[in-house]
Order: sequence, then structure tokens, then C-alpha cells
Amino acid sequence: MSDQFTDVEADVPPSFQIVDARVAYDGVSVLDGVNVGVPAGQTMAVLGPNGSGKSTLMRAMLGIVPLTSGQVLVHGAPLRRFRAWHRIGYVPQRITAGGAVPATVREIVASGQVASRRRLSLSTRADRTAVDEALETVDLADRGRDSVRELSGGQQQRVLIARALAGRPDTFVMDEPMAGVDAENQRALARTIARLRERGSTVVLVLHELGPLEDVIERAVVLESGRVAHDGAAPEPTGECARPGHEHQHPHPDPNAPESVDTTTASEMIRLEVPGRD
Ligand SMILES: Nc1ncnc2c1ncn2[C@@H]1O[C@H](COP(=O)(O)OP(=O)(O)OP(=O)(O)O)[C@@H](O)[C@H]1O
Repeated sequence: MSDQFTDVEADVPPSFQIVDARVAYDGVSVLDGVNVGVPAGQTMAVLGPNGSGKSTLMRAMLGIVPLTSGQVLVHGAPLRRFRAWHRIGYVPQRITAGGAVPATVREIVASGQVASRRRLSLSTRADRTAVDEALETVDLADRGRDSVRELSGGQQQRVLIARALAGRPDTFVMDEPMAGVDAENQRALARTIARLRERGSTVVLVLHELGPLEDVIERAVVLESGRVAHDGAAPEPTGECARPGHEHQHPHPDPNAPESVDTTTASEMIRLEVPGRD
């Protein structure tokens, strides 16, 4: 059996165990028998061309999309029986939309604690400290009182990560955290993810390319047409992506494009998405 299915400490189950997972949309296969085990504490990237199933895999791991067949275990429990959602920090793909959320950075970050709080209970001092720490971790401690609308796209992405951090999870699932983020913010994100790794957190993230995360990523899984085409060390860019000016289709804003707080960016909305519970 591949060592991806074993944990260094035998009594610690893998953070995720994906067994022969299949997903189809309207009868069209999108994940076609994926087997991936993510040991606790590992930093793993999921790479692959557009439409290869990366986002679908993230969503299937959290029960947001149902499997057609196969199984996902989260911290050793089948998804339908998993209850410890406070352990999971999900950073969804940033979306743009008309309209705006009139919320401060701090309010958005604190909203990440709702799942771990008792219903209707007020935030405790520990909660507020966790929000402070989350903002520090993403280097936004001085922006807590600002409206998220005043932030650039890359800074908003860091707010989403801080929001996940505020619930004090030990396991992160991030869907293209680098998309649409300028070089400086990419480096800040890489520092954040390195800090999570040092803390022993599990981090699974979808990336288009490794970029500044190259030194942080321990393992890369490459999907092609819904199947695992590579699982191991981060692959060197080959083929299209290796050519200067390659024509890889980025459905999201170009990460290398300069950021500006224009009207589009200012109206970007942060989606508050909670993983399905079943
Ligand atoms: N809700 C949906 N309904 C129908 N088809 C979908 C849905 N979501 C994704 N798909 C299709 O499933 C395939 C895989 O999509 P997915 O978003 O998982 O790929 P991806 O590798 O994350 O792509 P990208 O790099 O472009 O974000 C694509 O062909 C996509 O069009």
C-alpha cells in the first residue's frame, strides 16, 4: 500500500481519505475514481488543467457535492457521520458579483467562528483573541476596522483565509487562494501557509501553478480529466505551461496582473459558504 495511506502516528487518522471517488454532473463524469489520502499535517497542492476536476474534488471532500460512488473519510469518519466541522477551515474560490457587503474586515473574520460557537452565544475574549491572531497571521492586523470593499482583491483573499483561521481549525481546504492575487499578496499568502504548516495544520489547496508556494508544498496531486495523473513531488512545468507565454486558460483574473481598487474590485463580494453537513 502506498505510504500516502499511512500516517506517521498510527493513532492519527488521515485528515482526508478519498477512496475511488466518482462525481458526475448531469451524467457527465467529472471525477473518475480518485484515490488520495492526506496525512495529518501535510501541505498538499492539487494541480491540473482547466476543467480537470480540482474544485469538484475540494467540494466533494467537504460534502458540498455528492459522490456518485466511492467514499470520503474526514479525520477518520465518513462524511455523513463527521461532526467536527470546527476543525475544517474552508476558503472558497473568490467570486465577483454586483452588490457589496457592508461589513468590516473584522466582522467578516469573526463570522468564521459561528460554526464553532454555541447557538446565540456571544463572542468570548478567546474568540476575539483568535480574530486578532488570524488578522496578524495574514498581515492585516491594521485593517480590521476597514470595510472589505476598500481592500484589493488579494487582500480580500487574505480576509477569507483569516475568516477560516478564526474558527481555530487544524485542517484547511483552499480553492485557488492565489487566483487574482498580485505578486506581493501571493508572497504574503505563502508566508501565511508556511505558518500553518509550522503549526502542524493540514493544508490542501488548489493551485494553477506553484509560484511562491513551491518551497511550502510537500506533495502535489495532478488531476487530468478527473483522474490522478501524478501524485508525489511537485512536477516541473512541462508542455504548454513550460513555454514562455503559454496559453493556459485562466478562468479567474490573471494573478500577475496589477491590482487596482477599481469599481469592479470594490464591489467584489465575499461569499460566506458553509460546507454541507451531510
Ligand atoms: N455545478 C456544475 N454543474 C455542471 N457542470 C459542472 C459544475 N461544476 C463544474 N462543472 C464541470 O465539471 C468540470 C470540472 O470542473 P471543476 O470546476 O471541478 O474543474 P477545475 O479543475 O477546478 O477547473 P478550473 O481550473 O477551470 O477552475 C468542468 O467541465 C466544469 O464545467
